[in-house]
Amino acid sequence: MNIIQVDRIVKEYKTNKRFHGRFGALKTLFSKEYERTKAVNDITFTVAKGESIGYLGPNGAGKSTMIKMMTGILVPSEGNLLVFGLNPHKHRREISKKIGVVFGQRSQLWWDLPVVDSFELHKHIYGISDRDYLNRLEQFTSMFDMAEFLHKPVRQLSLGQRMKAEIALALLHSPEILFLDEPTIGLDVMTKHNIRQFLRKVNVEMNVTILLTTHDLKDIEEICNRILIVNQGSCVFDGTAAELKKLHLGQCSKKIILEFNADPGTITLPHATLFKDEGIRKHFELIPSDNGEPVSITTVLNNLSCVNDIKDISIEDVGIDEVMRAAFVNYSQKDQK
Ligand SMILES: Nc1ncnc2c1ncn2[C@@H]1O[C@H](COP(=O)(O)OP(=O)(O)OP(=O)(O)O)[C@@H](O)[C@H]1O
Repeated sequence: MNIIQVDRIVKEYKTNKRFHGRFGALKTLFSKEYERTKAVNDITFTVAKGESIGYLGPNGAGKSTMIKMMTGILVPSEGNLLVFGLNPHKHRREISKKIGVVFGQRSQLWWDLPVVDSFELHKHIYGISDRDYLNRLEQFTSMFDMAEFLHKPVRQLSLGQRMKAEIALALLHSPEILFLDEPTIGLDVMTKHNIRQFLRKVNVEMNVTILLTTHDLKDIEEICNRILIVNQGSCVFDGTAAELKKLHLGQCSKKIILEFNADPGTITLPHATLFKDEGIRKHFELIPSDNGEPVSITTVLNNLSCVNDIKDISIEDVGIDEVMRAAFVNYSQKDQK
């Protein structure tokens, strides 16, 4: 069952034209000239209950704008957008009971109050029963190790503690969809890991549909089972990480990193392409053989005898970072044509 339907959505921002130079500020203030930015351009997709979707794209691709439209904060300029069959802007009140929203760069907690006071306020606004509230508070406190900061004012929390509290708050009323805009931005490795594990549980065990934007591809690997990529406002990919990998890197699934004592200059390796050259460290991706099958590592290692002065060799799986890099290169090349 589709709980979100995004059909040919366009969002255009209209801003006052800015003038520079002498009296530029005054001219900007009184001018009636406008500039238009198409942040979202003809995007269509649906989301089914229980999915966990990574909404990706370069800076300025229109990700936050899309989240703001789906949560009813912004109104689309064109197209049809339904969340639980309702227009999210017109029915913000009904929709807000079924969704939770976390903006990595903006807080929904009361800055000067202890965390638990924001939770209490949320309980009253959303009409959560005492029993449900206490159960969920206990569950999130233990899952997120929140006991040590539950009674501290929000302004005294670390970024990681605040983000945990933000996510717990967004889930207190037991929403069916959780929207997260860059939830792991600026967090340390352990906190990121903790938050990803928590979100995975929320998706799998609590059956909460997740749609998140991120620039950290580990979030995608650990939380999401579907990827949507937007570029310059348009959707350019909708599928799984494995499909994205196949589309942009073929069957290739391994990379070889050769480390040298001194930079050997340009080197070629049979059955592999150089994708990153750091001088003394060269990164290769394996090219599939003619029948499309991946070349065996042994074949590649046998060919290394033609390369001298190797200090170290490592063989790694191609990660989502390489896949995305290849995808973005391909999409930007298509744009230039
Ligand atoms: N309130 C606004 N008024 C005018 N233009 C805006 C406004 N908000 C966003 N934009 C523009 O719309 C485009 C898309 O912005 P948006 O914030 O949705 O992108 P994003 O993909 O979330 O970017 P990032 O990854 O940097 O957060 C950008 O060109 C941005 O400058």
